[in-house]
Amino acid sequence: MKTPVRVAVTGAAGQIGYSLLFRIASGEMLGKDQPVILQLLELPLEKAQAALKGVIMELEDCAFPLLAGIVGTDDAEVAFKDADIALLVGARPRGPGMERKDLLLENAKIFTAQGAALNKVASRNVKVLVVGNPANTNAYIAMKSAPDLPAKNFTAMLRLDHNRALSQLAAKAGVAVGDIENLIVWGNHSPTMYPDYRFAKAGGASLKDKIGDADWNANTFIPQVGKRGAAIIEARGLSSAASAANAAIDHIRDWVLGSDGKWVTMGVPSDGSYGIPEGVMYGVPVITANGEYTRVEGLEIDEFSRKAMDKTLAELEEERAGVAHLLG
Ligand SMILES: NC(=O)C1=CN([C@@H]2O[C@H](COP(=O)(O)OP(=O)(O)OC[C@H]3O[C@@H](n4cnc5c(N)ncnc54)[C@H](O)[C@@H]3O)[C@@H](O)[C@H]2O)C=CC1
Ligand SMILES: O=C([O-])CC(=O)C(=O)O
Repeated sequence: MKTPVRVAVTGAAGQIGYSLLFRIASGEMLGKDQPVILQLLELPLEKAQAALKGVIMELEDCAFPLLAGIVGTDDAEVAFKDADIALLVGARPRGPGMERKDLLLENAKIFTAQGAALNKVASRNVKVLVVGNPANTNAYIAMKSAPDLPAKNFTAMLRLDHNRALSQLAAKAGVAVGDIENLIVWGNHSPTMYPDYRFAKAGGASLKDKIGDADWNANTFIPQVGKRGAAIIEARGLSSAASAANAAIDHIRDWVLGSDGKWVTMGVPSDGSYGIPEGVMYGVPVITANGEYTRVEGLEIDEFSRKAMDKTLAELEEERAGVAHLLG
């Protein structure tokens, strides 16, 4: 029997949490031979703690053989204690009359505190995935608030955007989604993101050559992927939950167990390549192996792509400037 892996999840009683925890406990994220201990954080509110209790009761009722323990708490330092993996899902949602800037500041407080708690008590190798919006900037704040942990351990979720783009591309090109390789989503998890299929292939054949439709790319594909989150809210009356949980599982599974040479998109602190200033939490193509991600380097950036990549960068820099006064 392997040693259990400690997986912390914040916002555990929320809708993504409800789609996520049962799959982690059944071995879909870390493997069918890997025991896990779930360390679940919720707000110190009666309603949130009661909901968390209910979720824990349901986890118990599944009798998952791989579930080696469950901790439910309202204290970040308890939830993150020795955590090997931290999924930061809980965030302040946008309320009536709240501007994007207010949302940013409310969340900055949460992610400053959670970054500091990770810094204090988590495993020194903790792999952090930020899902809660604005995901890239929240991840940046957590990273900056955890100076004793390696910056590369902090990532933001662009995988839902990557998966959305894969599906749209497969439908347009008439190929199987699982056959598509070398897709990228650059930048921020927001409508400014740039899904880039210039290098995408299926069965070795270029999808750009196959589709050959610059108008579809600029006016359908890119905006549809960028606005998919809003389209789901419009249709469901609630934001994406099962697909977001699925993407979180894909992100961590590939990071821990490897992507088998495939490109996947992760929001990671920039190393300065592709003209993205160092430290900016930006979606890039990576290949994962042995628990580490490696950027796909040396891709040609044409004029159209440069513009799209700079636009999403400008938004991230604006978000970063908006919270700079809160970070030391
Ligand atoms: N990066 C991405 O691709 C996606 C991100 N999201 C974001 O994920 C976040 C969660 O979404 P849902 O689960 O649908 O929301 P939800 O509102 O159903 O659940 C969030 C939970 O987090 C808890 N929470 C709030 N602040 C917390 C804190 N400081 N510590 C611990 N728990 C806290 C709340 O009590 C609530 O139970 C939202 O910010 C949403 O916008 C959603 C879809 C995709
Ligand atoms: O748009 C939202 O609020 C939820 C989200 O991030 C997505 O579905 O991509």
